[in-house]
Amino acid sequence: MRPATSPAGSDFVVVANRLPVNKQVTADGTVSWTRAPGGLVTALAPVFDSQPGAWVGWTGQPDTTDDPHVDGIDIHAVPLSSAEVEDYYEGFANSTLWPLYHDVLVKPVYRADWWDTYVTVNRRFAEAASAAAAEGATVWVQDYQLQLVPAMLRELRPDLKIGFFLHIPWPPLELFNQLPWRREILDGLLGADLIGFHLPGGAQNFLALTARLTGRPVSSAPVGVRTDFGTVDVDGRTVQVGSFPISIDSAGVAAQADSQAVRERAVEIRESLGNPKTLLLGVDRLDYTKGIDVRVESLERLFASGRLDPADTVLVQLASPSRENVDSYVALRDKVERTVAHINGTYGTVDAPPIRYLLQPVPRAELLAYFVAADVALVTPLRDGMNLVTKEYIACRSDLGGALVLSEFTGAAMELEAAYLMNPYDEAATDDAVLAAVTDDDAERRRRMGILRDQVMHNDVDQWARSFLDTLTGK
Ligand SMILES: O=P(O)(O)OC[C@H]1O[C@H](O[C@H]2O[C@H](CO)[C@@H](O)[C@H](O)[C@H]2O)[C@H](O)[C@@H](O)[C@@H]1O
Ligand SMILES: Cc1cn([C@@H]2O[C@H](COP(=O)(O)OP(=O)(O)O)[C@@H](O)[C@H]2O)c(=O)[nH]c1=O
Repeated sequence: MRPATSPAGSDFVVVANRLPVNKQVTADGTVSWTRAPGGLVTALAPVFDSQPGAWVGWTGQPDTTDDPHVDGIDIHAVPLSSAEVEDYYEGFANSTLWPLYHDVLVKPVYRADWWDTYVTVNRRFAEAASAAAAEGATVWVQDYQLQLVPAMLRELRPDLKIGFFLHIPWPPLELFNQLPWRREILDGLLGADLIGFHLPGGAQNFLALTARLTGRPVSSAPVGVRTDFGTVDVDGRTVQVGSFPISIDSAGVAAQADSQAVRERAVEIRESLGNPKTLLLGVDRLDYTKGIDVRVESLERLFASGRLDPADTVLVQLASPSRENVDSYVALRDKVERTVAHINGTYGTVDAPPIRYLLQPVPRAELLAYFVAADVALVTPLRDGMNLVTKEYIACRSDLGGALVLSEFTGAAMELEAAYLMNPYDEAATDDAVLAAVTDDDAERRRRMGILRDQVMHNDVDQWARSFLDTLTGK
């Protein structure tokens, strides 16, 4: 039933844990809001430009009743208390689901009180989405924080077209089965008309699990990329299941990277680092899935064995603080910082440490300058749904300079086979891949970057959003 307070509503509604807004407060206390330039907003900008659109999400601040307004998007803030942030976001989302879906890299914590809050918060998001949506609207629910929303929303509003996209890996049966609320999660997702994953493997895992745990009729043919969708029959309703690898605003990133300001800043960055022969770069949220430890430990082995010279090699590791109240993130920070200090202490000099480590979010333009400056990007996750940093690095290299070391355990590796692919669990193979990326001749590095660039420039985020929404709406 539609809530009595519902306005006419929007024809297109995005539901995500976070709102795409930044808050600014001036010295006199005046508050203003701007659109945050994240990947999803960029992807959906054309959709929002062509029809009224709403976005349902949390401001990122607990215990506020902030009501943000930005141009072009009807913002619906979902308030969360500090206790809910602890149990729903830091607890069930990031201490249960995140590690479970990322190969149990740390032990997931299963707590019934966290689950109860996850249910409560998902219901609040579903009610807010229901209130925001016009009759027959298309609603697109995002990610693992909101897996119960599709079924809750269908119950409230059977008139809606509901899509769900998972941005992180979908786990194999053996791992998903650990979850005490596995059946509830599947039933929540099956409220959608279309469930999207980055990779065909994720979609297929989901179909196999659904058949096994729900006994519902499920298609058996292989799922393709943006084609050959799987199906689940849910009491006569067909749920489609597909693979839609996300990407970036490739042309926009490339144009910004080619600007004079970014090029000049890239030169400045290299100069400020003493113009090293080789500049290696890592850019990540400080997350145990990202394999920051994998790359710094590899560097240490390469220095120790003399295969790389610390006197003419610099690694810049830009690490954005993330989920800082979650124990496993505190432990990772400790580990990374000890290793960096050890390597700098052992292989550096007082004025030239080989690793420059920054624990701060870096603004976009500055990030692109680092991408332009770097000889090699090290993307070494133990597990990652896609990894957009990879695609941004490639889009920035219109000069066909640079080289990409890429973990096979990222979603991006499926599309970017011309990278220096490596298994982050194999120390020798990791070291060899890093060394090859540094020492291969220019012709080989350019050949690889040319192939990578073709892929990224031809498969952008607009294609991702369009293909998902066209499939959902049957266009
Ligand atoms: O909101 P946070 O807790 O600060 O975390 C940031 C986002 O991290 C995750 O990103 C994933 O989505 C990317 C785009 O599809 C993908 O490239 C990457 O591999 C994933 O890790 C998370 O899924 C988002 O919900 C978070 O907002
Ligand atoms: C460290 C850092 C990153 N960014 C931007 O954030 C995203 C990260 O996306 P990705 O898919 O690689 O991984 P997660 O979603 O974090 O799991 C990418 O667009 C980066 O450019 C940033 O703007 N500033 C930073 O400091």
